[in-house]
Amino acid sequence: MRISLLQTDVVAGQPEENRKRIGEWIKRTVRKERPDVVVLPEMWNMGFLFPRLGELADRGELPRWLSAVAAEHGVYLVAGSIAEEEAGGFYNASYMFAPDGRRIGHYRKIHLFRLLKEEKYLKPGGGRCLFRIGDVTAGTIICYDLRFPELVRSMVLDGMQILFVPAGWPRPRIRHWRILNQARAVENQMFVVAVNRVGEEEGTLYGGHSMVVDPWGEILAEGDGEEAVLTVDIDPTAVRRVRTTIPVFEDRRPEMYDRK
Ligand SMILES: O=C(O)CCC(=O)C(=O)O
Repeated sequence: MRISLLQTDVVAGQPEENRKRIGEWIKRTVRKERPDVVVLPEMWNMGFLFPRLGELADRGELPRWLSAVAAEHGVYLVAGSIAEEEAGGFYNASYMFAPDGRRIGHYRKIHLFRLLKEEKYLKPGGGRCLFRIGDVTAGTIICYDLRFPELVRSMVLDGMQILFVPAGWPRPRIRHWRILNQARAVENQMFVVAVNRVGEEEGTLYGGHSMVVDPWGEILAEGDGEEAVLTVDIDPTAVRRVRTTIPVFEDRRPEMYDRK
């Protein structure tokens, strides 16, 4: 499975401009790299200008456009996240599409990031998101969700073999980002495909270092702090091999530590 990660900047407050840019990035990437899956970063339609959500959030147009883009290029699209409005509420939301344009997933960020005051402007999502890429089970979380191993473990227990993590993770905490992506991959013996934006917005620098980590914890590719496309071929059967070598999932003793 060939995956391309689009580590892009975002033009704050310019949804039309971002849509044009992302459309071009996808077209160029598909032509050059021939990926099966294309992955985008967090809140790529408007950045983090939460006070302007009423004016800038999407109202159903972008999922239609993304579906058409997936179908036009014949790729799976893990479309990072966008700000969307529904019934007067705003969400940090991710969409997944199959190569025929079918919507195969929709996720709204569960853990809102208080350091950015997300909880003042957004509503949290009410469910997890697992979807299929061919015969592989994948799942998506968004950015800060990465700090919650319980969420990821519960998805793995439901079959997840590849975790996608679109993010807008600031540069000062990029050490956490690198550690957490590797930890989630090693402890769950699965692939982590993590795409972080770059650039500066309102004085915050976003750190890039998008990465693909395999089930043994090897970093198969890693970006730096600049815009870039990372393309990686992964072999999903590695999940089974690693789980046979160290049978963590057979050795779990949830009765000793599971709690509400
Ligand atoms: O957890 C972090 O340090 C970064 C999280 C974040 O920036 C976000 O969820 O938007």
